[in-house]
Amino acid sequence: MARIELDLAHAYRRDPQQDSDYALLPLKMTFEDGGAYALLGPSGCGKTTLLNIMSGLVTPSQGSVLFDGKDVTRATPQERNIAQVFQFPVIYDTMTVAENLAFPLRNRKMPQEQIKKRVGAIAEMLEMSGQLNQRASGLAADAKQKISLGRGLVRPDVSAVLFDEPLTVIDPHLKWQLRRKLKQIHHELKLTLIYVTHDQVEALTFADQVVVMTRGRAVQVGTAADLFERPSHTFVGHFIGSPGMNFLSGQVHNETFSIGGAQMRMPTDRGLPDGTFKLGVRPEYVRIAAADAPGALPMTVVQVQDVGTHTILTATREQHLIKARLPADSTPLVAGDAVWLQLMGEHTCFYKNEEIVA
Ligand SMILES: Nc1ncnc2c1ncn2[C@@H]1O[C@H](COP(=O)(O)OP(=O)(O)OP(=O)(O)O)[C@@H](O)[C@H]1O
Repeated sequence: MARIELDLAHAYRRDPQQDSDYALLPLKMTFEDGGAYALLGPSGCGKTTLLNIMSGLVTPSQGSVLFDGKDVTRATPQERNIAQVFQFPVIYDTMTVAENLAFPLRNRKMPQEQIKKRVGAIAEMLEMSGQLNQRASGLAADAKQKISLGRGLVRPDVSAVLFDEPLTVIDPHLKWQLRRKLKQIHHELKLTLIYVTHDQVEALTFADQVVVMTRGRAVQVGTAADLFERPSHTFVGHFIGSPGMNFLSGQVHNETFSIGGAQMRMPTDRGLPDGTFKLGVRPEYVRIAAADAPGALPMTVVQVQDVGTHTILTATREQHLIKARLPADSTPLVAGDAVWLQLMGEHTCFYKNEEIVA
């Protein structure tokens, strides 16, 4: 296993002039030995580029990659001793499940007895013990992808195992099981695992640390709780959560936040200077308040959606829109009603130029 340090940028085009010419803007990041990480972000944000730079499939146009302090920027994937699992199964159809799993170990000349033991252990973890002697060609797509996962995990001596959206071909129910399995395997095998996905549930359930990316930038690295409670960038607030964080632009003056002619008393501990800021509050922390409550905003209800486990209330004030996640059947309100929503509290964050400031 290795500690991976990145200090780099990457542009696929020569002579990049502006930020949009870069697939990865300058970033500095460390993946600790034995950690479980996810790279999370929308399509095109640079996740696969970052993964391929770690594996050695892509050489960064600037900067370096260190494994345990050693510069491997120009080393091949084989030299880096990396295992990679792709979106679609990469297996040998003519071999059995056991032969497929054993292949990376045979290549490394592991003694036969140890191969048998390791293949048995991995098959058991992936619940494939009963299929070891079956030919891979006859298996369904998700079983084949499980073999791919197994081939990625089977070698105990790899620097890291990199997964690029590995559950794409797996059906939703099995996906949930496999995610939990991977987490369990991580605890048992103590491998450094780095997992690319655009699915927040997948990232947050699998990883101890999630790297959130947008437009070639890693905007926050944190635990699920960090990303939920204190998004360091408005993108993280929008992207994580369902629905995402509410944001309202307004004026701070004397610890009062003004928006569209209404004023809310701010929490006293924030110490923000006067100026324009964005308030950010998760729908989970918005509550219905009494009229004229100090940290509440008068709004008009647009929609009340009962989604079974909870109710989503949407309200507006001028062009501003707020969503509140309330207990199921907790409100008799309907569209057009006036409502005061409590937006200020200990969980409310403030942003300047999209970055958190308080
Ligand atoms: N081989 C390449 N040549 C030129 N541009 C590329 C190449 N690979 C990726 N890009 C561009 O680099 C940017 C980042 O792509 P990348 O595949 O890393 O993003 P991603 O977050 O993994 O997206 P997806 O989830 O769609 O795979 C995109 O603008 C993409 O078009």
